[in-house]
Amino acid sequence: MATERTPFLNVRSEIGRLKAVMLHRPGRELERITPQYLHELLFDDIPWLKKMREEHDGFANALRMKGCTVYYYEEMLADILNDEHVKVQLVTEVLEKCNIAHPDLEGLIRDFLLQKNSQEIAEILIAGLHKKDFPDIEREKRLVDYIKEEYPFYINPLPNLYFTRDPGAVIGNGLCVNAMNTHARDRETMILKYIYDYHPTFRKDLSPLWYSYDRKYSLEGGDILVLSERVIAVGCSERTSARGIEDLAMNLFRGDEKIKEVIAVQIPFTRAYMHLDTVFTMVDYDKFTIYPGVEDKVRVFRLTEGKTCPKVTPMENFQGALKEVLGLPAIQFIQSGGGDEVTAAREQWNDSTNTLAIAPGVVVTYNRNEASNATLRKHGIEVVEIEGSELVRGRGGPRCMSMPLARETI
Ligand SMILES: NC(=[NH2+])NCCC[C@H](N)C(=O)O
Repeated sequence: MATERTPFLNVRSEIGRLKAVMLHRPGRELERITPQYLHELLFDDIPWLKKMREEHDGFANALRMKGCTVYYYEEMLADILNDEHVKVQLVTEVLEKCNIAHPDLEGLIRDFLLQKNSQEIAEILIAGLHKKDFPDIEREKRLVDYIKEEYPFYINPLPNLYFTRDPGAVIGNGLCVNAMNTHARDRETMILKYIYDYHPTFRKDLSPLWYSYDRKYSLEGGDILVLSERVIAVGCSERTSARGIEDLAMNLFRGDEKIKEVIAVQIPFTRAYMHLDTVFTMVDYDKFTIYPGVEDKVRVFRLTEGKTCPKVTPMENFQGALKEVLGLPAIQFIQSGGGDEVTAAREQWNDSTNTLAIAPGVVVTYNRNEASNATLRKHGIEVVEIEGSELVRGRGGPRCMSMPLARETI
């Protein structure tokens, strides 16, 4: 039987009909956030898991109704853990990064985990291992056993994993496994790299790796926008470093014959707009939605192939730059918030500009952002609304919650 030579991963735009996506259904990791660790875990509030899951299922169903296949991170992780070699290697690498103080404990936890089945291990690698969930196995007392340490976990939970956008990004037929800016999200990318390496769906043999999580310079998926088959935009932000953008650009220029330009978009470095997609997303061939408070603060640079590093050219303004790189006579910026400053700021905080395009001119958004949704519709965009009262507490919208694996080429 001949093996199929078509790569599964294929994203050549932001708006081509979405065929396959990776999501993570919120799990017990969300119930491990306490007020004390909110900041460190990149949350602003304590979410209610039951409701969050209902909302997330609503999101997944909305995508399925539009013909998109949904893959779940946790299921793919459990699949690869069925291989004994992968299981040992991944569990070992996770524990090495956990800084467990007692010298015998790392080995004991490793044995404890390896006895479990793949689903159970997958759950612990995502939800974390609370100290009280580990049996008190007889071991020699060391100083650390006498010291009362507050931190409650041996393996920290990954509450941000439902924002699957950030740890990885498919560009063309390849995958970027990102280098996260915060320690709280590191393991999300490590696991994604294992899924890429070992899950047959990813067809690693046909899909190059553009970036890897062990690189020094941070790069996060919320900053990466695939504008067309020849141009991508990357936000230079609180989370994504200038050097990360340059390194990615060089890898793309060398490895993908279609990508010719990377547009670096510098946005203000602040929590309210941690990634480019929190203030700006593409909704149609020539339409973008943007948070009005940010437009004049953006700076744009064009990166093209150079000998050892990309050639950098400053560009005049954001709209003009997009028009030029997309080769369009005009483009439209749809201002979120319906023209009112206060509403725009409130809705931006709740991810009004974080739309997920599922086809040209069709986007998924939270229903709570009424003014921004109405404005999109006024501009001819079809808006598919989902509930997001609990999902929004992690500071992300439909785009953040999805990692497109395959889109129809437009
Ligand atoms: N693509 C995005 N805008 N993702 C939002 C991620 C939110 C998450 N709490 C974080 O701070 O990392």
